[in-house]
Amino acid sequence: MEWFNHLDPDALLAFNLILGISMSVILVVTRLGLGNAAGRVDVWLVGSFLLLAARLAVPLGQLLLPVAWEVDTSEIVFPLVLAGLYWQAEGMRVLHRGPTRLRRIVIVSLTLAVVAGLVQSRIDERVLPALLCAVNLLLIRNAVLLGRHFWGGRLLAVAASILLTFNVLMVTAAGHSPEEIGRRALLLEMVWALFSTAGFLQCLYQDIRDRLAAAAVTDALTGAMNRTGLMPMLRRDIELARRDGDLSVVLCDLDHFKSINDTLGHPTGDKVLQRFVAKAKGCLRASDLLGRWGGEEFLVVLPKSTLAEAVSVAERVQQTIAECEAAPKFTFSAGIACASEARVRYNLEELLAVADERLYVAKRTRNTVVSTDGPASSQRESEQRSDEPAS
Ligand SMILES: Nc1nc2c(ncn2[C@@H]2O[C@H](COP(=O)(O)OP(=O)(O)OP(=O)(O)O)[C@@H](O)[C@H]2O)c(=O)[nH]1
Repeated sequence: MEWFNHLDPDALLAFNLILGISMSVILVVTRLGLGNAAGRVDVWLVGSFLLLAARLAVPLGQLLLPVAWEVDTSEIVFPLVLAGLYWQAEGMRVLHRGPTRLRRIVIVSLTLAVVAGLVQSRIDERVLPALLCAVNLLLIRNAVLLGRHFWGGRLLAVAASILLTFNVLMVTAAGHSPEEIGRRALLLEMVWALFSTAGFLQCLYQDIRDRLAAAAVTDALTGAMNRTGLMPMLRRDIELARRDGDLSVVLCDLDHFKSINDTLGHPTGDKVLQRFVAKAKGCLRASDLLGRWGGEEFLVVLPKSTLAEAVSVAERVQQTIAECEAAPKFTFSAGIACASEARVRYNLEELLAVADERLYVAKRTRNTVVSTDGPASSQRESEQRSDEPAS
């Protein structure tokens, strides 16, 4: 490490500043580009600015403050570093758990900074590194939690562990000159600025990508899959059914839905759609799929299910909805088709066409389930079979 002791401290400081400023600029540009999702970066960004302020405190103090004032700006470096690292630890939490209470972060970071300011070189020189170690542990914990989903989190955990190792050495090792410790701290800050920004941005981008991918296949109103999400899974399930088993689909259409909208308003109509999805999901197995086919139409995919089993699932959903006390009351009709039927023969288009045909028949009477062809094909005629709108 002989080379290390010969590094020019001013050059090291200049590199450190350039790196800190560059990383902050990258984060600000990223934030500006995020639009609505910008809140996910803000807590981390505050942390980065506090760390940047810590880097700038001494050189700016020397540059701007008159010598006669005799203000030692190095006194605020540790409080700023502590507060900055704490905000960054919380920034990781925001990324993995969503919005958090800002008031708590402000109070804790202020307390940390004030304590650091007070104990600085007055009580015991080991108190500050010990405080840093505590914040470091929080950084590592949150980075490990992020690391379960994103590799950037693992990078953050490694960088935070390097920081921790250095701080532990500061607590335990004696005999290092302040210059030597200062140089190591500068080098370490550069490592942290580089790897923590890279790790955080990787987590952020992957998180946004995952959310966009999920949103593209999810119906925003009901949380059920949309047609785009359902089709590839249905295709996969039909291929599986061709090899080892059966598969049925239930195409459901809410009855008199337009009149619910017209008489009770669109928000009530929306609630009915949400209630249908919640009730139907409660009647399905984990391997079954439920998707919004469009408007007030939903498709239920039942792997390893025969026509008879699909009929009983559809009737169970009808019964569950009928027993629900919440207003407004509503019903639905369903057309059912099975992949192994002679007319279908594991053909996706045929399967959907047959289910649609049977739904059309069911809609003649409403609140009905149809699973076979023929003129009088309704299996279960509803007690509430009127053409009256739901109320
Ligand atoms: N509230 C709400 N309404 C929707 C949504 N999507 C489609 N609709 C409405 O659903 C209604 C569907 O009307 P129709 O196709 O006539 O169906 P219906 O009134 O149920 O008639 P039947 O199917 O014959 O019983 C239309 O008025 C659409 O505006 C939605 O997301 N929310």
